[in-house]
Amino acid sequence: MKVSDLAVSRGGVPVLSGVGFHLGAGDALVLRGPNGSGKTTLLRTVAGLQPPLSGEMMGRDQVAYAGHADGLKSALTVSENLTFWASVFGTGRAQVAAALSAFELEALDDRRAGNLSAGQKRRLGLARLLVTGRPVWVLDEPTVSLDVAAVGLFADAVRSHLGQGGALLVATHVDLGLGEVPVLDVTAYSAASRISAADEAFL
Ligand SMILES: Nc1ncnc2c1ncn2[C@@H]1O[C@H](COP(=O)(O)OP(=O)(O)OP(=O)(O)O)[C@@H](O)[C@H]1O
Repeated sequence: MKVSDLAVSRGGVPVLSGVGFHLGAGDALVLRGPNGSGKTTLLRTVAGLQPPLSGEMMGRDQVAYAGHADGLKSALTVSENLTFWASVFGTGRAQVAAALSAFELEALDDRRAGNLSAGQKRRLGLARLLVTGRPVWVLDEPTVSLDVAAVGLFADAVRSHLGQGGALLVATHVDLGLGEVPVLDVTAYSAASRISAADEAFL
């Protein structure tokens, strides 16, 4: 995926401008920046969940997004959720089985998503990435609620994905053990007209 001169806004206010990056096969890029600096806004825009102010994005149809909202169907079981997404993305049973295995969800496959713990829900949300068949994973704080073992499962899934020619754009404060990963500090792209979080407090 290639992003050039992208400007993004939240609530009508420009947040970042001039953002550009290229993600090729096997590439990972970590977004950094303090709370409110625009990481979520950038990720949501790249994923097509909100329109950009301006700029170019090539390869957006290759993106699978996992954000804060888990997007699970709470009345469906773990397996049914994954099967549902497999049908949406045109993949099949093999991907569902691989997703259950990668996130150690087999023992929970008959449990309704609504009855999962926070960390289990997060594991299911991340397992969904595997059934999309999409190469570019765009992830917003994917390890929130995960215990150490589950962070390890996630890191393994990411390494495997990158090894198979996938790509990753991720906002995370956790070291995923991926070795040297390029970092994009979003504060370098703060839109000039943006009201700083500190100023907002006094409005
Ligand atoms: N629904 C909204 N309406 C208006 N402004 C918003 C809305 N959501 C977020 N913002 C503002 O947009 C700016 C960027 O927020 P964003 O969530 O992209 O930051 P972030 O870097 O992901 O932060 P965090 O690390 O806290 O998740 C912030 O100043 C935030 O207050």
